[in-house]
Formats: sequence, structure tokens, C-alpha cells
Amino acid sequence: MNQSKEQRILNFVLQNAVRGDPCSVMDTIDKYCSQKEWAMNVGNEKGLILDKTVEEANPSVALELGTYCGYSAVRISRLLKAGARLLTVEFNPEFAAIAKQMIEFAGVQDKVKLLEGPSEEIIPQLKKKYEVDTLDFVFLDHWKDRYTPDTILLQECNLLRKGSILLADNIIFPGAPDFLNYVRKSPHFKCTNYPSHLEYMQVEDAMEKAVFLG
Ligand SMILES: Cc1cc(-c2n[nH]c(CCNC(=O)c3cc(-c4ccc(F)cc4)cc(O)c3O)n2)ccn1
Ligand SMILES: [Mg+2]
Repeated sequence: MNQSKEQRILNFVLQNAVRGDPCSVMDTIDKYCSQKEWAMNVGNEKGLILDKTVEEANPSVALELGTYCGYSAVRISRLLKAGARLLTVEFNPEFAAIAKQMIEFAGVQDKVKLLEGPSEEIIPQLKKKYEVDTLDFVFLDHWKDRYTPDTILLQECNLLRKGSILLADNIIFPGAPDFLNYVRKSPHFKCTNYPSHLEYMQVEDAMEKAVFLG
């Protein structure tokens, strides 16, 4: 059975990156995906915007929707303070299996909890099943048509507090126009746009930060 692209990315990391070194894992994934096979990791250019936003939030509890191979889970968790944790949600079991190995190789497994399933099922479980009070930071990087319903669901489940920071990837490409409309029109969010480019490409993209005002 021939390998998946995600398996090839993981193998390249296992053979070329330094175990326990998150930056080495990120750099190795970026090298492979810019030189050999494109993949939907947030990448280094948008990754720097992600870094700055995580540092601004300095979260105790962070949520990521859309784990994929674990690139941004490694990227986010390397910046977390002692005792802080990242919950990351992946829908596709193959991707989740790859991400689990990627997270462990990077040595951040103690900070990351990988949850398998659709966001609309997992979000309502966060308080009771995963002992979350409120979320300090949310990275939206999953199905683009789920950004808006899941932002509404997070509010309905009382998972946001005054100052919770949401950061959404792919605002331009593939695009999340309804999400942009929703947060920019809502009196409950203060929005900031960060122009950038689609990972590993010269295609325009952007990230949107939306701070929950309560
Ligand atoms: C419903 C639910 C879903 C999930 C979930 N888990 N994993 C994902 C991945 C979603 N990500 C993307 O689709 C994505 C696509 C592109 C892209 C694609 C093709 C192009 F030509 C150009 C760009 C670029 C990106 O940066 C992306 O992030 N969703 C997890 C939980 N619940
Ligand atoms: Mg993305």
C-alpha cells in the first residue's frame, strides 16, 4: 500500500529533524513542504503571526481546531508556559495518527492533548469531559465553513471570556468570508487583519485576530 503524503512528511521529520527539538521539527516540515510536496501546514510566514499572537495571549488553556500533521500544535505548544496546555482537534484519523507521532517526536506531548472527532462534537464536551473552564486562545484552522458555527458554539458553551483571543487561518485562501463578516460585524469581537501568503506559495492569504469582548 503506497504511503500517504502525510506519512512521507512524518518520515522525513523522523529521519532529518532533532528529536525533542520543536524548532527543528517545524523547520524540517517547512523544508519538505516547500521543496518536495506542498501541504496545508500554517508554515513559517503565517507561523510568525501565530507565534506573536500566542505570546500576546500567553494562554493557560489553548484550543486548536484542525491539527493536520501537528505542525501548528508543535509551534503553539513550544511557547506555552509551565503547566499550560493545548487541546487540538483533528477529524481525520489518519492525520491524527501522524500528528500524534509528530508531537511526541518534538517532545511536546506533555503539553498537548490530541482529540479526534468533528469540532461540533468536541466543543460541547470541553467543559465536562476535558475539564476546561474558559479558553484563553483559539486557533481556527479547520474546515473553513466551520469557523462561524464553531465560533458561535464556543460562545454558547460559555468557553470564551473577556479577552479570549481567536486567530483564524486562511481568511483569503481558501477563504472564510462568512466568518470575516460575522466577527467584524459582531459587537462582541475586536478584529485585526494580518495580510500574509498561503503557506509555501506566492498566493495572497491572511489571518484574522478576533478578541472576545464579553
Ligand atoms: C469539522 C472538523 C474539521 C477538522 C479538520 N482537521 N483538519 C482540518 C484541515 C483543514 N484545513 C484546510 O482545509 C486547509 C486547506 C488549505 C488549502 C487547500 C487547498 C488549496 F488548494 C489551498 C489551500 C490551506 C490551509 O491552510 C488549510 O488549513 N480540518 C477538525 C475538526 N473538525
Ligand atoms: Mg490553514
